[in-house]
Amino acid sequence: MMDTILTTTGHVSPLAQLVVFFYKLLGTQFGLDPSMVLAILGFIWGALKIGSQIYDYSQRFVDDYLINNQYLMAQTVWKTAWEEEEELEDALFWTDGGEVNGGNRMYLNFANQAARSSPRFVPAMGSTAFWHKGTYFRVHRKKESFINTHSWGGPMKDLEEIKVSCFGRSIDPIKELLSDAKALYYNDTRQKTTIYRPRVKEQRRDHNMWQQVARRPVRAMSTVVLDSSEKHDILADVNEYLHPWTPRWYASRGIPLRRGYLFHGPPGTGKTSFSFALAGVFGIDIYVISLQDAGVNEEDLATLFTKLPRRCIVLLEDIDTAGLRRDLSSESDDKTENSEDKGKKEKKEKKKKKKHNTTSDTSDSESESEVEIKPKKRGLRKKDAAKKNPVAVDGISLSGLLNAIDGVASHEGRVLIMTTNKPEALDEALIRPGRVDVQVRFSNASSIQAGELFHRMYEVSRQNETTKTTVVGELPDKSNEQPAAKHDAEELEEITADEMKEISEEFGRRIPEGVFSPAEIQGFLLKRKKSPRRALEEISEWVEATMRQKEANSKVSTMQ
Ligand SMILES: Nc1ncnc2c1ncn2[C@@H]1O[C@H](COP(=O)(O)OP(=O)(O)OP(=O)(O)O)[C@@H](O)[C@H]1O
Repeated sequence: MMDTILTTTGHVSPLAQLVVFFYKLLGTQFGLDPSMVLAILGFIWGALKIGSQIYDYSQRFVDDYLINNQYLMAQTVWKTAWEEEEELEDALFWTDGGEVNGGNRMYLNFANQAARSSPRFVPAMGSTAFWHKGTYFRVHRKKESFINTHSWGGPMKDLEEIKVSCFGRSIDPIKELLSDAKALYYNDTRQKTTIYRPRVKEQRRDHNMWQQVARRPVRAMSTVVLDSSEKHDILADVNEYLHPWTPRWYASRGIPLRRGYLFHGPPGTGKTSFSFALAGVFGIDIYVISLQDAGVNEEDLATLFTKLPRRCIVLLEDIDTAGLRRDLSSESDDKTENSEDKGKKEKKEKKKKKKHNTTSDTSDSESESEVEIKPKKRGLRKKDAAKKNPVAVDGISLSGLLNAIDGVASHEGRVLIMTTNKPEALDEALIRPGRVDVQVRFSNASSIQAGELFHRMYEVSRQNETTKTTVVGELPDKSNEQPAAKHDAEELEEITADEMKEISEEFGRRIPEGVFSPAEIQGFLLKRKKSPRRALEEISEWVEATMRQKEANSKVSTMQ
């Protein structure tokens, strides 16, 4: 039958003739059954196909289950001071700084710090897989960029998609995974305050107006020296405002849910520190805006306020230095303009109108001359205003700021804190109740507060030193320490808690009331941060020298 088919087709095509030739050759020359040969060839082809599939499958199995081939990106990260502390504590590198006279001082060297710190691994784009609590998960990360059709937020916007999948029909393992991830994240951030600032224009994408700039350990409220009843009043006020019942209370009375605070007082008295401590107490993040930031215009400011979370602190720093005033420059220009000037201006305008009429009779001369004059006028005013108030012209005007603060879109529920050194210079519209509900005055340190600052500076170190030596059977190894540092540590060890209290009070008594800011006192103490006795010995001389310097209005300190 096969022979018949081949002979018939062989007449039709030359290729078939060739097949017929080989077919006959196999039978006549080698004595093989050609059908058998074909069957064997077919079997080999099939076996090879199955073999390659088994190979592919086993390869995939080995890749997925036996070899860790997850795609990770390794980044050399610049760590914050606090992250670094944990990692580098045991791996510090010291140098003598090439000292000529062979001094025995050693100094830290961070030249290879980046190379020595371990890289941070993050999942790369694409697929990654991992086990969590006995379940195998696959994560697929995808990021796409689109052209932004909104007027704000930069030309492009990113959309990142993360797909999490696991075996089975229940979504419970995924829910559990997400809740575990959330818990882990919040555990990490619980003791930290996250600080945000406006993102630079070029990096703003989509709704991303704020950029996380730092995450610092919470500043304990006890570290801010302030009258304790005042401190508690503010805490109680903020607490009530942030309470979940408060929105209903405000809404039922038709009052917008906002609370504004004005912290005013001399530089270095704790306005910013207290704001951060507040954020720490309530576990909320802090959003800092400087009105002097050239990258933030009025429109941005309004948008920034709409992009705040439900509960947060907005810190508007040094509002006086932003030079915010009502835009009175144009009005006052007009008011102060004397009649002589007015006369000159009118004459000029008439001349211009005449000139214009001669060149174009058909045009509406009045309106055209207005068009011609007005921009010039604006230009002049802008120039004048810029001289008086450089920020208000190109930056943010008072009305712009007020709109942002109480615009409809401005997020309700935020705590607004404005700080200033010159409350008198502020426009009353900015600090009227409803915008500023509580004013807090921060002053230079009293004697008692100076004593508290001293105590806080040394007591923690003293306790640390004493604990080190009282650990049973463990003597602190100070062989690596600098001789000076060893001496300082010994001094702190020797002082008892009672003695520290006494020294602190004595220190306070030597500081005149309300003359020095806490920042100034802190500066003095920091230069003697391990030797409280020396600080006490030298304080009177420092007070005298610094007061002389203040009287002379000099910026150069004779004693630090
Ligand atoms: N009342 C205070 N209690 C404890 N530390 C303070 C106090 N005031 C200032 N300091 C210290 O002084 C430094 C400057 O303080 P801070 O920035 O809070 O002052 P400020 O009033 O906001 O100053 P400015 O008006 O210049 O912005 C900080 O390191 C802070 O620890």
